[in-house]
Amino acid sequence: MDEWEEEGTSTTAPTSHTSSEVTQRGSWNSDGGEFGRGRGGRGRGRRGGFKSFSSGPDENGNDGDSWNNTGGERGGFRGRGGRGHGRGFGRTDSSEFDGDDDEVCENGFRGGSRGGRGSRGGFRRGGDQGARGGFGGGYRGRDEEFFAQGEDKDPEKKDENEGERPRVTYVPPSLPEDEDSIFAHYEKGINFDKYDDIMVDVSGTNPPPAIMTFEEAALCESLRKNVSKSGYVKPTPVQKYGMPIISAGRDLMACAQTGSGKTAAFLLPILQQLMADGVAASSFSEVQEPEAIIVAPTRELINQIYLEARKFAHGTCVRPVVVYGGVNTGHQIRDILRGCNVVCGTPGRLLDMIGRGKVGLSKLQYLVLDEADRMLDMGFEPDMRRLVGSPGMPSKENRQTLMFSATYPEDIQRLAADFLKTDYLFLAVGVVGGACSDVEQTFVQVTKFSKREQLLDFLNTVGAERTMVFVETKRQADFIATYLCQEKVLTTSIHGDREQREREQALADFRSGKCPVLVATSVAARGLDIPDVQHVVNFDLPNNIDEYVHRIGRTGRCGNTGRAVSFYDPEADNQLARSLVTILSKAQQEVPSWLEESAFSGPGAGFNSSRKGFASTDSRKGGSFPEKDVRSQLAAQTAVATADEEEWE
Ligand SMILES: Nc1ncnc2c1ncn2[C@@H]1O[C@H](COP(=O)(O)OP(=O)(O)OP(=O)(O)O)[C@@H](O)[C@H]1O
Repeated sequence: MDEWEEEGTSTTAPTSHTSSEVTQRGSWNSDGGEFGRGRGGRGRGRRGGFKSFSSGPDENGNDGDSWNNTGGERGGFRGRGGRGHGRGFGRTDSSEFDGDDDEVCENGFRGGSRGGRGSRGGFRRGGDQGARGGFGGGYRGRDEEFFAQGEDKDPEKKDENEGERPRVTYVPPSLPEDEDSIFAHYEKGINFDKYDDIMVDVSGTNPPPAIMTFEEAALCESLRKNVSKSGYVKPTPVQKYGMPIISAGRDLMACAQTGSGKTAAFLLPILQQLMADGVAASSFSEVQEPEAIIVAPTRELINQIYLEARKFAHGTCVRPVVVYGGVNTGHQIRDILRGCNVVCGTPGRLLDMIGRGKVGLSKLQYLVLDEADRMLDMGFEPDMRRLVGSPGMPSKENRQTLMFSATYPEDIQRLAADFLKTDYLFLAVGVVGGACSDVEQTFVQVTKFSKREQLLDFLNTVGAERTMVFVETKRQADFIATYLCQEKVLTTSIHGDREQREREQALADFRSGKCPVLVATSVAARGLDIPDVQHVVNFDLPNNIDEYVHRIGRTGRCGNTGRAVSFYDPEADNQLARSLVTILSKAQQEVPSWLEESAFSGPGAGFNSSRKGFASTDSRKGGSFPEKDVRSQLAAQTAVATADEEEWE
């Protein structure tokens, strides 16, 4: 057995929320109200409650992934107390991101000694599973969260990297191989052609001309067929401009609104080049040397990117592979060793694979940072520096570095320049950091005590339409999901304290419509491309405007329209008011007068400590950078983050 081989894959059955019977909900708010659309009574599932589930092993030897939908009333939220290892405060708002959850753990200060919330107890319905603990732990970051304290007695969580850490045994189910599944896609929406009206700005020297059609991209036959099978007829602006830039060998920082096709904008030219070069994955080497590495901040997002890469590479010799935390390392190593040309990874697990000598960097041509601003903020920047400083990594002059996001605060742009060649091109499709114009944004003034009822009213109104509900903390996610289940709303949840199998199951249930409501923390804010998400609800507004832009971008994708409803609690959200007004105005949407007042009146109104500065365009155009050095700015932000934590304590 190799040093990374792990024995056994047995796991204990995790707990989750789900529901079983479907029943008609009463019609609510048919007279209008805040959300009234006269559509009450659309029917929603009835069962809810949390239950255990267990079943026989699946084909990968995992047990318990099929959800035993019995006894909806058993309820009882297991809580997740006692899990923590004192994960510390090394990141501002990244506890929901996946750089290191169970991966390398050099970030931040492990073994944080805070905690202190353990006695708050959990939300229980007195069910038979409630006894496990409620919510232990203390708040550990600006966005998030409590971290559980105390012991972790669960042997399944022994990690392969650290003696005392949980071992990860989860192996995701095998992917379907049939073309219908591989190329499944949703239809582009009525506003797809309006993408052409968005202003595009390319800055930097000698940009290559844009292409207008996929034919002009001169894709090789297999790739062209795969693009067509994916339902792509015409490139989106970020593809029209981005693809030739990448094909010309230029470094790129690209900004385009959520849901406008950034993934294909980087995948297609990379795959085209690899196919043209005739690369082929070989399983004969103990160290695999990929030509491209793609990193993204969350496991679900990197998996989605991998699926896109796999789709476009289908039937060719180019082999993409994915590595991310929460999955058995041995399983992923075996997959890598089957040969890989494109490695998609979350930073921690990727660095782990490089550290173990399974992934070598000497042939690397492309390094892609998706959600680049997130990958370079305080949370992931050290990992990114470690990645580019890894042995064998070609210098920035000798690789092509590509960055994509819908948001680029100025300070991050400045930092990004460290990773890019000096003559990189900056591509801005529309307003840098702007919200997707296909999302109708509305705001409802609430008090923190009225939010739950408002949410329930809203969900009753929209019936079975797929809705993502964003909350600020993992604890809140559990609490709201439990509440909705008790109210017979078919709900599932995703957050960083759920097991990976639970996270994937939750997404699958949401995607399939089995659970039309997904309660999520920031872990699901970026990148996820889920069909038919009609509504995003900001139950808690985020403390950062970029996060708001990404969250509401889970709807209104690919030319489809969507709606975002945000609960605005003047007591808590005032610091965001000014940024919200800016976002709304730039998206040409109505600004409620009360929001405007809130933004521009009152002591300290609109002051937004966490906003890192709107970049109206390529920061190299100058003028708007703060005077001080980026590093001291980041240090100042750290201080703000720390202060935030302390307030929460
Ligand atoms: N040219 C195209 N024609 C039709 N559909 C497309 C095209 N380009 C992308 N899509 C589809 O549009 C959807 C959104 O694309 P993608 O996820 O790449 O958006 P994004 O810009 O990366 O969004 P985000 O900022 O949220 O990460 C996907 O389902 C994708 O398959």
